Amino acid sequence: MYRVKEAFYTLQGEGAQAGRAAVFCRFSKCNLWTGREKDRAGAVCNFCDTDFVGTDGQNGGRFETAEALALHIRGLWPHAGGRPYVVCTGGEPLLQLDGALIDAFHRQGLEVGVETNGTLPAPEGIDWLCVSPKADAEVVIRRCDEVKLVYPQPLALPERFLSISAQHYFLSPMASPSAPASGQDEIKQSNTRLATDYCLAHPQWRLTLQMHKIVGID
Ligand SMILES: C[S@@+](CC[C@H](N)C(=O)[O-])C[C@H]1O[C@@H](n2cnc3c(N)ncnc32)[C@H](O)[C@@H]1O
Ligand SMILES: Nc1nc2[nH]cc(C(=O)O)c2c(=O)[nH]1
Ligand code: SF4
Ligand SMILES: [Mg+2]
Repeated sequence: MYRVKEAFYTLQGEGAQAGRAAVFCRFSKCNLWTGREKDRAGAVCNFCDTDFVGTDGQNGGRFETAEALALHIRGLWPHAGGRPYVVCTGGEPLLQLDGALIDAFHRQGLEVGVETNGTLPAPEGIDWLCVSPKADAEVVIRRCDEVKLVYPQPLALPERFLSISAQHYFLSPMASPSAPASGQDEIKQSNTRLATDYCLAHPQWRLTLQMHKIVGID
């Protein structure tokens, strides 16, 4: 059984694939926070900007089989052709994404991207793997396509994550969890400045912005 909070067609807003059309599949549940506000302060990850509780979002639900979920996601790709792309996120997608679902996505012609906190092993066959480390959680994935560190996080200096082998290393300015969907709040602005200064001083790191929030799409 796969539990999905919501699924929607949009543009990838972050990282090296930013600007690319994709169906986002947001899995329910995370291993670093319950998703309930009352638990946020005590959570391992306490800056999350996402609601991943339950299965009640747009196109969300419970799917008994990998085939059923893959068909559902493929049905949200609104074109006959192109190279359909699914981005598995959450919550923490690696609590649920398994080899059977990756195979089912591939049988539907979908390329498979994953956004993960990196604390759980990744199954084989993922086409694009993004690891976003959290300061107080051990990263077990040692190799991926991109590292995307939300910045700044106390005690998570970017240098610490260069031992993860990747093609790209990004800093993503931390947004306040309750910020409006569009525009930049003051906290975000000062975090963007901090991330910019870090990238200027350490050119191995590149700046990425949450483009979807600027544009005002999901
Ligand atoms: C909601 S998470 C879901 C996937 C996975 N659990 C993870 O943390 O990578 C998706 C992406 O949003 C980022 N993110 C979460 N809260 C954020 C915030 N307040 N500001 C900027 N990025 C944030 C995460 O670091 C991750 O890269
Ligand atoms: N457009 C868009 N791009 C994204 N990239 C990562 C997202 C996520 O929540 O995982 C996300 C998201 O929620 N929307
Ligand atoms: S950012 Fe990712 S790891 Fe952190 S609480 Fe949200 S879903 Fe979980
Ligand atoms: Mg998001």
